[in-house]
Amino acid sequence: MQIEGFCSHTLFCTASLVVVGSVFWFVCVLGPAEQKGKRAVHLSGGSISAEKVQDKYNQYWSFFRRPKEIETADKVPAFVDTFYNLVTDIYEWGWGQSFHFSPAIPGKSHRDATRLHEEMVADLLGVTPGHRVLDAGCGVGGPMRAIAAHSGANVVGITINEYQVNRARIHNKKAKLDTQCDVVCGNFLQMPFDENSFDGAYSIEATCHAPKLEEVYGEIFRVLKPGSLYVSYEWVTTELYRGDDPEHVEIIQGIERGDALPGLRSYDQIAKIAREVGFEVVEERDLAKPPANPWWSRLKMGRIAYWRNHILIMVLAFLGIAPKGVVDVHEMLFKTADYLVRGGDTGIFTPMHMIFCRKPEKKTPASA
Ligand SMILES: C=C(CC[C@@H](C)[C@H]1CC[C@H]2C3=CC[C@H]4[C@H](C)[C@@H](O)CC[C@]4(C)[C@H]3CC[C@]12C)C(C)C
Ligand SMILES: C[S@@+](CC[C@H](N)C(=O)[O-])C[C@H]1O[C@@H](n2cnc3c(N)ncnc32)[C@H](O)[C@@H]1O
Repeated sequence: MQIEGFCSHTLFCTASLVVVGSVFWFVCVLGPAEQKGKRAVHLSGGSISAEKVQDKYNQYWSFFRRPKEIETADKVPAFVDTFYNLVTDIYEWGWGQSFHFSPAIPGKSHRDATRLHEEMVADLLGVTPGHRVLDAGCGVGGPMRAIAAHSGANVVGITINEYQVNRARIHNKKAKLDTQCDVVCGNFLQMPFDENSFDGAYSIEATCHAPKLEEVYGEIFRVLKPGSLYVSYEWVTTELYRGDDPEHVEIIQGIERGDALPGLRSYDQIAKIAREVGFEVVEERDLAKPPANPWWSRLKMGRIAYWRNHILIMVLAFLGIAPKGVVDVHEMLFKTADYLVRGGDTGIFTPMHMIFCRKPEKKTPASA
C-alpha cells in the first residue's frame, strides 16, 4: 500500500515536471524564431486594448469587403495604423526588428542579409556624420539603426503608428543610438518637417501603403535639400503579371489584403511618378532579379515554425495571456505568407523594386 502510494506520487511528480518542462520549452525556447526582444507571452494588439483586438481585426477586414468608392483614399492612413497595431508584435516576434525582405545570401544569416540590404541604402545616399536623413515609414526602426550605425548620419523616422514609435525609441535606447536616431509619429503624406531640411531620404517597403504614390513622393521631394538623393524599395507587380489570369489576380489580391495595401502598383508606374513630382531618376532596378537569390525562401522554409507559432498563440489566447483576436491576426499572416511565396515563385510580384532619385539643384538665374 505504501509502495503503491510512493509510486503514484513519483509518477505524478515526473508527469508534472514533463508538462511544465514542455510548456517552458514550447513557449520560451521554441517561441522566439529569432533573437529580437519580443516573446510570445508579450504579444499584444499594439495600442489597441486587449478586449478590442477582435473588433479592430473585423474592422480591418471590412475595408476590403466594401466597394472601393466607399473606402476613400483619406481613410487609408487610419486603416494602415490599425493594421500595424495588430501585426507589429507578431512581426517582431517572428521576423525581427526590420519589417522588410532582402535577397537571400548563401552562407549568411537572415539578419546579416537584412543588414546588408539596409546598408546599401546608406551607401547609395552617400551620407556621413552630421547629415540628416529621413526614413519615411520607419516601422520599429531596424533599418534606421543599421543605417545610422553604418554611416554615422542622424536619422529621423516617421511612422503613422504610435505603438511603433514607442517600440523604436526603446530599441534605439538599447542600441545606444538614441542620440543619432529620432522617431516621429505622423503621416508621410503630410510630413511635419520643413522644406529643404534633409540631406537624404529613403523608404523601405513602406510607400506601398500610400493610396497615391505622387503624394508621398511629393512630400519627400519637398523636405529634401536640392541636390540630395532618395532611395526607395517598392512593392510592385512585375512585367510577368497578367490582369486577365485569375491565378495572378488571386495572388495579388491575397497580398493586398494581408498587408494593408490600398492597391499594388505596376513596376512601370514608379519612375514615371518620381519624375512627375520633380525627381531626376538616377537608377531603377528590381533587386530580386537573378543573380539575387529568392527573397521568399525564408518565408517558405518557415512554414513548420508558423504552425508551431499558431498552436502557441491559440494556447496563450485560451489561457487569457494573449488577446483573443491575435489568433485571427496570426491566421491572416499565415495565409499572407503563402500568397507572398506564390508571388515570388511565379515572378509576378517583387518587394524590392529599387528607385534611386535626385532632387535637382536649384536653377540659378544664370543657369536657367
Ligand atoms: C513590407 C511589409 C511587411 C513585409 C514582411 C516583414 C511581412 C510580410 C508577411 C509577414 C509574416 C508572415 C507570416 C508570419 C508567421 C505566420 C508568424 O508565425 C511569424 C511572423 C510571420 C513570418 C510574418 C513576419 C513579417 C512578414 C514576413 C508589408 C506589410 C507592406
Ligand atoms: C512594412 S513597414 C516597413 C518599416 C521599415 N521601413 C522597415 O523596413 O522595417 C511599413 C511602415 O510604413 C509606415 N506607414 C504606412 N503608411 C504610412 C503613412 N501614411 N504615414 C507614415 N507612415 C506610414 C507603417 O507605419 C510602417 O512603419
